[in-house]
Amino acid sequence: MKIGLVGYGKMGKAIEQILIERGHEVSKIVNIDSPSVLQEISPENTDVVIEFTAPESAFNNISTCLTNSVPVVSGSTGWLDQFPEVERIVEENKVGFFYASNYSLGVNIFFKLNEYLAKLMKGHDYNASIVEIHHTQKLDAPSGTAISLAEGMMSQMTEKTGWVNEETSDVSKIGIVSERIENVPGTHDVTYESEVDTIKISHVAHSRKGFAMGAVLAAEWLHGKEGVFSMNDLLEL
Ligand SMILES: NC(=O)C1=CN([C@@H]2O[C@H](COP(=O)(O)OP(=O)(O)OC[C@H]3O[C@@H](n4cnc5c(N)ncnc54)[C@H](OP(=O)(O)O)[C@@H]3O)[C@@H](O)[C@H]2O)C=CC1
Ligand SMILES: O=C(O)C1=N[C@H](C(=O)O)C[C@H](O)C1
Repeated sequence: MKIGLVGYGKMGKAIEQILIERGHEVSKIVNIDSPSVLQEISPENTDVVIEFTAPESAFNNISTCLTNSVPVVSGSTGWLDQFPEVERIVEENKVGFFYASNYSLGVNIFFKLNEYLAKLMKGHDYNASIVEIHHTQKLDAPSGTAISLAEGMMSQMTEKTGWVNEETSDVSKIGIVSERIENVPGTHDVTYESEVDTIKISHVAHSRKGFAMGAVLAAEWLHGKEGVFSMNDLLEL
């Protein structure tokens, strides 16, 4: 397939390596210093765009490609307040859009484990919290994955009415603590704490390879489809 890369940082480069290994052609590369290339991307030269940039640029990148009828796989975090507008653009242009806060298979298994554990914990007297640890260049907090974990917990535990990006003793809220440490690709812990014990589940990414592979699989899967899709559509978990 002919795949365009929008964002050529840590993820863009990891994705390029997987694309080459899997025999794809990188049709266009758009980075912050070459924004005009974005307008050159069209269905004639590109089958699918993979977009990993930054919270403030993701929506413009995604909407530009979709409006030009080019399907998009996006992994950028920190922009999801604009997701409904993307859904509208997808509908209007009859094009494909794939989004995941985390593309790794392991994290998507972890999401299911998290929901199952939350279902068991419903109604019991435990304080629920999340710790996410990432590299110091990360622009957004909390991580998109931590927000997805909190949403998964809230979907099972009606007593949890929201999350806050700090430690909290308010048992109706999930406290998400964000730590930034040099070179950490992504660690997420979900903890339930009572006076008598602690239950904890963790996912530790060893590199960016799992995220990159998932994004490439999503691009291969999205080709030729119309609508808004997520990892639940791609993976049979
Ligand atoms: N869903 C998932 O599985 C994962 C998601 N992510 C998310 O992906 C995003 C990118 O992560 P990462 O690659 O580590 O970040 P990097 O900062 O390493 O890379 C982002 C790249 O995008 C470039 N960029 C910024 N604005 C624009 C723009 N308007 N047009 C084109 N390029 C632009 C940056 O340029 P410059 O450096 O010059 O600013 C940089 O090269 C983040 O939001 C992160 O949270 C990351 C890993 C996995
Ligand atoms: O910025 C990162 O690096 C990552 N971002 C995603 C997130 O915000 O959850 C996914 C992964 O944790 C790495």
